[in-house]
Amino acid sequence: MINKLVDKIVKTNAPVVVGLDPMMKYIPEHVQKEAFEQYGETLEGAAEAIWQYNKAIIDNIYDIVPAVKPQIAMYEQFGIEGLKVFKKTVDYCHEKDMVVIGDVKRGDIGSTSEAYAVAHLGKVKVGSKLLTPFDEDFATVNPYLGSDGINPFIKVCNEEDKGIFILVKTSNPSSGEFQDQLIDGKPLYEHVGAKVNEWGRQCMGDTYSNVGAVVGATYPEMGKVLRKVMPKAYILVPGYGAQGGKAEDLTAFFNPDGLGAIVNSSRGIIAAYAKDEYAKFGAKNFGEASRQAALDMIADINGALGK
Ligand SMILES: O=c1ccn([C@@H]2O[C@H](COP(=O)(O)O)[C@@H](O)[C@H]2O)c(=O)[nH]1
Repeated sequence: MINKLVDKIVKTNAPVVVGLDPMMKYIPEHVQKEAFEQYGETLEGAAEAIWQYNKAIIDNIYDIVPAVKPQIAMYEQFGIEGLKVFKKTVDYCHEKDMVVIGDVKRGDIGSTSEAYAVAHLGKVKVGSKLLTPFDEDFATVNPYLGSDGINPFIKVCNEEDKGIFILVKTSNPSSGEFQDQLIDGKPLYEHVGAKVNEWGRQCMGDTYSNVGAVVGATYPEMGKVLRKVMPKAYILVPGYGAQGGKAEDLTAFFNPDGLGAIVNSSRGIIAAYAKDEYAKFGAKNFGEASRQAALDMIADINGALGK
């Protein structure tokens, strides 16, 4: 799957992923009103509002952006109805030929990780049949449980040509509480980076590995070190925009081939219509505002990369 992701990034000239994190407060009033008229102020109503919101954004970006990253927590909070929309969103993005990175941050003891890997990337056996549950192309994985938690994902990635992004250095302010702790003179995130490099060898695509890493845009110096520690890992870089990450800080996340990283923005794109910069679109045209914000982000990052 990393081959498809790289191919799409090259074709669109956009090392960018749009995060589909549909918080209710960002869903325009008119979308919520229509959904509530149909289903009432219910979990079904919320799910319908999320679906209409996502669909309009996807319709406006699918031709300029290679990938989306739905954040499962934003769907899960609405229970089963939310998860149904998560799945509907994954399927719709596939119809539009987009790569889907499920931001699910799973990982557990081996047997449980196996079930998570099957749920998000694989096929589940039901009687004599093999059925496809959520069907993302990549999933984010938490490495805290070590190889037991990662190996089942690698197995499914190899069977199904899928991929994972392992949390190495996260973008949040307190990520250093554990991740920066020194062990044998090196921060924990460097040890995890070295393991990503090792795990990645078992799951190679043509140039890059199907085992990638998550490194926050908010820690560019660490990104520079980690780029060298895991040369074959694609780096998923959250933290651009709403969390303060800037394009000029991101160049060190890329390899000399101009590839190797894909930068995420969620709120900055999907809630663009609410920003002064894009106010001219108005809430009714929130999808068009998202498209413009995505185009601006692509230009910003390519500008910093000198492309
Ligand atoms: O280190 C990490 C890992 C994941 N995330 C996720 O990315 C998006 C960021 O949203 P923005 O609105 O662009 O800030 C969100 O889904 C996070 O859960 C992260 O931010 N940092």
